[in-house]
Amino acid sequence: METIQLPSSASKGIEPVIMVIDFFDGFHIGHQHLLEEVKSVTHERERLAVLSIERQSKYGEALTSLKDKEKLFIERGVDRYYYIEVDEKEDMPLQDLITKHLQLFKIKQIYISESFNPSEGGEFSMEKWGKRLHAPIKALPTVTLQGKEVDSESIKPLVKQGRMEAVQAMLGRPYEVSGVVEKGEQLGRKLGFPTLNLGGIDEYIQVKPGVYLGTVEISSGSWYYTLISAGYRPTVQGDSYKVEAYLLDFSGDVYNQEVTVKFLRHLRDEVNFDGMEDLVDQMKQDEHQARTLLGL
Ligand SMILES: Cc1cc2nc3c(=O)[nH]c(=O)nc-3n(C[C@H](O)[C@H](O)[C@H](O)COP(=O)(O)O)c2cc1C
Ligand SMILES: Nc1ncnc2c1ncn2[C@@H]1O[C@H](COP(=O)(O)OP(=O)(O)O)[C@@H](O)[C@H]1O
Repeated sequence: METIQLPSSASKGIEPVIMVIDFFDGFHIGHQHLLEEVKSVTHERERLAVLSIERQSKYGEALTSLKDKEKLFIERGVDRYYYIEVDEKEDMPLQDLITKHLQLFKIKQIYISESFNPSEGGEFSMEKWGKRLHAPIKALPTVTLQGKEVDSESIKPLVKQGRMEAVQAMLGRPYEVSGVVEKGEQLGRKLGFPTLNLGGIDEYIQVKPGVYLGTVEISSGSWYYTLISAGYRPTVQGDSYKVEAYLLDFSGDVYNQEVTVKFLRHLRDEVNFDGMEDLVDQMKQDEHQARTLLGL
């Protein structure tokens, strides 16, 4: 799969494509269903492309990073991942912006979700837009869970509330963040709980501060159960939001490695303990609870 930021000269003169347009934030079960439906009617000789609108103003609000989307699109057999970055300084309406970028393409068919409105709430005629783009547009029905439409904006508050089971139901997979392991104050090992610190995760929405049960992929295909601490670490006068992971039954140096942390379940809220002894006692209880839940 090729990833191409628009505008790009690579977009000129390519063969006819089937194009799916969306924000694709979270790549939830609605997005997955949309791509599956489109794939099922796409011939082998046709190129399947997605055009994803990346809202730069939403930094710290993303469910999935650009890299995550790349991985997920590859898994779904997408041939090209085009994206447009839109920030708060952009004053061109979204519909015009997309039209401007797509005018260079030979598009056979465009697919969107019924809930996708490029006029951002304003009046939107699919037929008129299709004429401007010289391509037919088809809107496919949205996916529902408990009768409610699944969309990124309803997943985000659940992440902020630590409701990881509900998040997982809507994403069709656990919520995950990927980053690079950074050096911290090296206190964890002294407490008997070394924790890898995830760096480069500012783009993601912050999960509710607390302790979670999860998994970590250390290297391709090698997974560990983990206790995740997400939050401000008030007991040690932490100054910023961090995501750290204490891996069960693991030892080794993973500094500077890229790792993916998956959140399975919220175990408890973050506590401001009076001292390190109370913190360590609680971490031991957290580990015991995790092992009991996992049958380890
Ligand atoms: C299972 C677990 C639970 C934790 N719970 C809390 C907590 O409730 N409050 C808190 O301030 N820090 C908590 N922490 C974060 C620790 O304070 C932090 O891991 C420790 O200070 C080591 O930091 P370092 O890895 O940067 O050296 C927790 C960490 C783990 C692994
Ligand atoms: N079970 C484990 N879980 C997490 N990290 C571990 C584990 N065993 C060894 N490590 C290593 O130790 C580091 C964390 O130790 P820690 O004392 O908390 O230092 P830091 O403050 O730099 O994160 C990790 O980055 C990793 O390289």
